[in-house]
Amino acid sequence: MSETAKSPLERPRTQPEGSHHIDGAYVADAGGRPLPVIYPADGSTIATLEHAGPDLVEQALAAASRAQPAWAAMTGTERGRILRRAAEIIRERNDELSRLETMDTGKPYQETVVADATSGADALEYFGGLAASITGEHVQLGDDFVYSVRQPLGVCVGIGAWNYPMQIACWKAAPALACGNTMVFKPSETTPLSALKLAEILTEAGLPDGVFNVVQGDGAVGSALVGDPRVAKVSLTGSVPTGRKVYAAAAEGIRHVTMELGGKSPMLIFDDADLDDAVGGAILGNFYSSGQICSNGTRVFVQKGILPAFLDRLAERLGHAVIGDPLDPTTSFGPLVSQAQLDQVLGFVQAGRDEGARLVTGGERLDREGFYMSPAVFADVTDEMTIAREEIFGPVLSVLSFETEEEAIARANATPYGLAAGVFTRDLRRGHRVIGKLDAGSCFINAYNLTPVEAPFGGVKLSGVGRENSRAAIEHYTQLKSVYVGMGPVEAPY
Ligand SMILES: NC(=O)c1ccc[n+]([C@@H]2O[C@H](COP(=O)([O-])OP(=O)(O)OC[C@H]3O[C@@H](n4cnc5c(N)ncnc54)[C@H](O)[C@@H]3O)[C@@H](O)[C@H]2O)c1
Ligand SMILES: C[N+](C)(C)CCCC=O
Repeated sequence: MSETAKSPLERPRTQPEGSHHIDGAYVADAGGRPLPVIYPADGSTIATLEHAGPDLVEQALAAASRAQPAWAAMTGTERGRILRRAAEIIRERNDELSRLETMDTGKPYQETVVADATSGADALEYFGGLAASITGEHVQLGDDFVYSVRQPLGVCVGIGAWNYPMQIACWKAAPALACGNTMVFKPSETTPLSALKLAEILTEAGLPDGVFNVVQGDGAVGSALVGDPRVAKVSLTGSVPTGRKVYAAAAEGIRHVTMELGGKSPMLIFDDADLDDAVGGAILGNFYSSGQICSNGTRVFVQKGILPAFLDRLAERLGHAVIGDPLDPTTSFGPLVSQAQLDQVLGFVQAGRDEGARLVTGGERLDREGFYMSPAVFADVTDEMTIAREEIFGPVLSVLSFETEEEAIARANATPYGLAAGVFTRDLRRGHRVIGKLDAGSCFINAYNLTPVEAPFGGVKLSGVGRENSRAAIEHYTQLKSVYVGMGPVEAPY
């Protein structure tokens, strides 16, 4: 692994005009508990916001409730035009937004410039394009007929995780707004900055006040939003423990939910796989964003015949990772998001060692400021080890070996999670056969972690409920009203 030397990009302004964005404007909450924002590359405080108090939560929910009927009454074409304009503005400002995302998350600019704001823009463009064609259907029943109307749900709450703040905000806001809902979005308290930019940009694009609001704060603020009777739907991206709480709270009010939760996804590499493709997939599925990706294929099952070559090539290619200042465009591996996350991941590395896995490379705390560790690869991992069972959410790849297809499928499915799965093989018949038997929502054959807006994204089992992206998301932000129209006399028995 090498360190970078190039001078970093200019730092963007990180202190927002106000902590929250409600009814089309930045708002401060002078009495709110301070919420410092830390730059993971050096531990410095780059902004200080406040957690929303009850008055602010009320202000945001009232704004979203007030704005919803008029927003839903606009045509889909009108709503879509605003979302598409917002997508254009995001693309125009991608460089600045990417630098901000890098400072908020610590992810290398090399990644954020292609995968964060641009992915958000894709969602706004895609759902903006769909907005005009969200329709019900007509069924003729003799002279009578039934028609259905696809209606918005009302006020939606979006709650985000810290790894893809802008992407998560857009993946929730775009379909919700396209369908005529309004939203109160609460970003993760760890990475609160870019959702505010999204609100600012949507307002600039012509979004009516109150349609998209951002309030900051921790789980207590999220909980206040989820429990409010005005809320029709909650979409959470977060961990399974949080998902359990939010799902239960939403159930009190029989609210709609989308749950995008954690995973421990398998990647199956067969002897006949293209070695470099498989190694590339394992790198993308374990070390991109310093391993902090929900869908990562962290259990890498490698067939015995290719195992030695796979480990050698993986270690060799990891040696080319450029660890350094994430604002340096040549950096390809940045810090973890926080000291707490770093401590947690290093704890898993220790557990791997203690339980007898072989550390092939990495796994060390780096001697520099910021929350850095080297990407870790464990070999000789067995199914019962902690590192093979629990979501680590950091740069730790576990290699498990296997002999037969049946064995690999059974072991891959032996997990309560089911977010993603990948297969690497040159035999496409095997690729489809195996992927068909894996219990996962988002699957890949000879690729990994590619999640275009056109593809449904989401998990099965503990990894979640519902889907984001694609046409499927429309179903999760609308409800059907059916209307039976009688065209003849009404016949009653008495
Ligand atoms: N499936 C996906 O699409 C996806 C994407 C990204 C991250 N994730 C998952 O997210 C996790 C990492 O993110 P995290 O550490 O921010 O997760 P987290 O569960 O700690 O927090 C997620 C969000 O929930 C909020 N929250 C916490 N308690 C709450 C409560 N009681 N009521 C309402 N809101 C509450 C937090 O403030 C935060 O905004 C990982 O498990 C990862 O797999 C899933
Ligand atoms: C688009 N990615 C990189 C697969 C991220 C999806 C969201 C999960 O963390």
